[in-house]
Amino acid sequence: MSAPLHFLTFSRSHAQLAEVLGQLEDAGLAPQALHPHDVPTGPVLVFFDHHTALAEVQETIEAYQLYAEARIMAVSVGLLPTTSTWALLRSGAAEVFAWFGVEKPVQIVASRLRYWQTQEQQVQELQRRLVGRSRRWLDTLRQLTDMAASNCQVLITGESGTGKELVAREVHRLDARPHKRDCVVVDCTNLIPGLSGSELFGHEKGAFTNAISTRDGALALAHDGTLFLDELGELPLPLQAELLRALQEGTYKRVGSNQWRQARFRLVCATNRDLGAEVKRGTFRQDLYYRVSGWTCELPPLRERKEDVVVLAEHFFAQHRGPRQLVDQQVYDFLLLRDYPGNVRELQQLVGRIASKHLGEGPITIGDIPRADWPDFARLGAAAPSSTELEAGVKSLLYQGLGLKEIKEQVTEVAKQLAIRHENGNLKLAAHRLGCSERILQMHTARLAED
Ligand SMILES: Nc1ncnc2c1ncn2[C@@H]1O[C@H](COP(=O)(O)OP(=O)(O)OP(=O)(O)O)[C@@H](O)[C@H]1O
Repeated sequence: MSAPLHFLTFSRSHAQLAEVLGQLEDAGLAPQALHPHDVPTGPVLVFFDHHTALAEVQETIEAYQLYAEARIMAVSVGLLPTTSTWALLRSGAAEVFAWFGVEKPVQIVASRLRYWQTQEQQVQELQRRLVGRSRRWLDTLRQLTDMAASNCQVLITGESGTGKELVAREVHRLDARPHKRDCVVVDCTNLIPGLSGSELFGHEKGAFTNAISTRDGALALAHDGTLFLDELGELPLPLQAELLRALQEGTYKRVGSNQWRQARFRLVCATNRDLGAEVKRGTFRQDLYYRVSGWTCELPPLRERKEDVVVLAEHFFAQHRGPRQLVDQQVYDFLLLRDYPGNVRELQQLVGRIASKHLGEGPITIGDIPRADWPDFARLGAAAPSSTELEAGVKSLLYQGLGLKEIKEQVTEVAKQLAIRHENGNLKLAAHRLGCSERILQMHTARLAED
């Protein structure tokens, strides 16, 4: 079942708005009203007109970006200057148009909704292997489905351990080419320049000392399939030139052969290097860079999608110990508070170490965390406020004549603010950290906004 369509309006042009809602209703798409502090759970039409303060609309759209399921269409029921369109797209709107400035606006909405529905089904299926529910991750998976459906060459970038190889394999899996063949993976760090590209292009018998028989290279194996070049930044310069030729002309020669062969494959590349900077330094060919980066997809580091730490950890615990294994909340709290410079791979390895230390029955507890992975208590202790600092703060509240109830309220408010700030405004994570409901923090932020 798809999420219901909602709308929120900033427009006071009541007659136009009624007309728009009437047209949507006639098409069977009657949206339900969303109130400013409601949590968006699916597609939302945000109506505005040329009298609306654009900043207000932008603020709301930006706030909706915290919710993974929210998909926004910003619709003007008046004029729509191009600058406003850009501003709203930058805030995170997926579609921006003027209702009375386009032909068949209802069709625009209907086709977007249909597309999003199909895409969400694909994304849900992808999440079984590419685990994560955060907004950043869902946006990445949505982009992945779009990339896979296009004919573009794809360049996947991101820090080590963010899932580039997994994503590359899914691009191939979702690729709808009829009769597509295999996905062939080449790790460019293993390519030896001295072998003049035999790994990529193949070779004839006797082409070099160890060439005891004729062999196909990766391009031949990937014919009518996908060639995945991992760590593309490591591709030696001479091979960059040969690869470019094969991509431009669609032909290549085996090492030691004069015969041109056809190269027909989809190219997907991954790198954790900044290829733009490599081009400037002269270590990567600019023409090849343009050729391979038809569609660039940047995978977020784990620190920018901390909400996914728990679901990822659950997934890895289940992989190690089966889906029935119980895990103590304190273990997840420990995993959440830690940093992961090695991203998902580091979390996966840590979970593996904890899971394999757990013996026998019962839930996995913090007692199963290997000593080498324990937090640095000395450092944490130094950062914590001393009891005298805390005492001084409470003393000043007492001198102001506040009683226990007010002091508790003040400290609670400070704790909420600090937790929200610490989690970069993510209320879900802040609520988890404080052990309270997200609703409580929503009320807190709404109250602050009103003050
Ligand atoms: N979203 C995810 N869900 C489940 N497993 C994941 C996810 N992301 C990464 N992994 C796992 O983390 C490990 C590292 O992923 P992967 O090899 O795809 O990363 P990478 O970005 O290609 O790393 P590198 O740049 O070091 O080659 C793999 O074991 C992979 O299965």
